[in-house]
Amino acid sequence: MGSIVKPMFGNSLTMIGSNIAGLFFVWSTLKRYFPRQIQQLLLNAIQRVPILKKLLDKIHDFLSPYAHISFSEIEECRFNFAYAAVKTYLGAKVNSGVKNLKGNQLKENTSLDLKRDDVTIEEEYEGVTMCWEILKCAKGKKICKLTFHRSNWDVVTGSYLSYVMEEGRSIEARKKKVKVYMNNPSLHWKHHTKGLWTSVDFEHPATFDTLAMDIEKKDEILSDILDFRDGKEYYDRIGKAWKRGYLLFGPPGTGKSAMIVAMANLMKYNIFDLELTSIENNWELKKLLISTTSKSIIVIEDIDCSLDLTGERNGKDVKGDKEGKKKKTLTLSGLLNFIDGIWSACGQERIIVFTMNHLEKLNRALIRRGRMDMHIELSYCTFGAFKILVKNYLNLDSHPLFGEIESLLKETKITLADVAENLMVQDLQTEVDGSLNGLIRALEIIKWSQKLKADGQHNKEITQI
Ligand SMILES: Nc1ncnc2c1ncn2[C@@H]1O[C@H](COP(=O)(O)OP(=O)(O)OP(=O)(O)O)[C@@H](O)[C@H]1O
Ligand SMILES: [Mg+2]
Repeated sequence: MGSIVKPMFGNSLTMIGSNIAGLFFVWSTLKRYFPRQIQQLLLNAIQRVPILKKLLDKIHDFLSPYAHISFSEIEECRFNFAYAAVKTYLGAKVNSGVKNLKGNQLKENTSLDLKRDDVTIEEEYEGVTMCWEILKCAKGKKICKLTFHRSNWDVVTGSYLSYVMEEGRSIEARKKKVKVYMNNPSLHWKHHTKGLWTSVDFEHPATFDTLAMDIEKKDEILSDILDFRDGKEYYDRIGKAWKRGYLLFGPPGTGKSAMIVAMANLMKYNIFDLELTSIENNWELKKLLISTTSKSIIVIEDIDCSLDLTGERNGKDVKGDKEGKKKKTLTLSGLLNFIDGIWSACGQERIIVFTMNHLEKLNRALIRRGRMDMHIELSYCTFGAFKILVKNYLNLDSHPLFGEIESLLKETKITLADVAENLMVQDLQTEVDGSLNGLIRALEIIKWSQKLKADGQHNKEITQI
């Protein structure tokens, strides 16, 4: 976490003590006979001689009743997350007594973000004074340094630091901008894990509130995902990796992608949108998945269209080296091995979501329980789902045309995307009735075309007999 400078103690304490007493004697004699300017010159000269400076620092350290803990931005060539949490915590200490602040608005139409901009910050914690300094070292490396009285060692290491870290992390989580990552073709990969993914800020407003589906089903999914989010202790206790798989299936336009967006916005998890068609082999797949971070949702959309995943697990696999490296082969087996093996052993707090249109097309191995923990069917629009859509789009709780729409919805298969299309209006004052009537017409057309189709099918069957 941070590096701790502890006070120096040892057997040679008496010896050091007498040396220091000697030095003090010399220093007080010099002070008595030399004017202040000369004293300063002397001190500067000492500072310039490394060995004397070191000695002076050591004496200072020995005599000082204070201890320091430093949180460096970079530790062992890697970014130090403890530094980030401390920095966020200190930045958020904004109140009317603060004199130096900085304001950020990194995106248009977002609120102004005020942060404390002091290089020294002092605060009281359980009656103990904590002094923070934000320093910039050579090569621009930044450090947050805490100074406190040594007698408060237990308070600092016992609870204060955990409090700072937790506060910092929870502020970071609240302010976190969700990102969506897309995999690049291996052609663009640079060395190590660079260039595997391209990211953009994720700014989709869909949430579980705007998601239109039957309320009981929505609550079931919501509570499952919230249990997962808060389930660290549970997963630790049962010895299972803290991961969850959701399989979303249903016709196009029924809200599979909308649900992924709602999940990401709820959890504030980044999305890794894995495009299987641009992956050449199992080795590339493994590399991509390993480089995903925790607190993320890995999405494989339309899995039934992206790959031939219908074959037997080992049937269509390749002969080649163990990892399928350099072979043009991305297989069902590769995906399953990853989900069962490395996936469960590396990283935590990850969700994997598969979406597909036809559940029956998929190999059972891929969707057996344990791999995909929850199967969620998203189907055509019901009246319950319609009521959520109409509230979102037209701000309506009831309307005389609802009865007619309810009975038409029972007889037709219309996607939520199609219903939503009909409910999009410019002016809520004048266009509501028109849009509901438009929906009724659309439902009637679908109803008749479905009836004609069914009749045609029926006649065909009779002819065949
Ligand atoms: N359940 C829903 N709640 C709210 N809006 C929805 C819902 N389903 C669909 N929509 C609307 O329809 C649009 C298309 O839906 P979405 O992309 O989620 O469908 P999909 O099931 O992922 O389709 P596909 O199988 O083609 O990928 C959404 O942008 C949204 O406007
Ligand atoms: Mg989709």
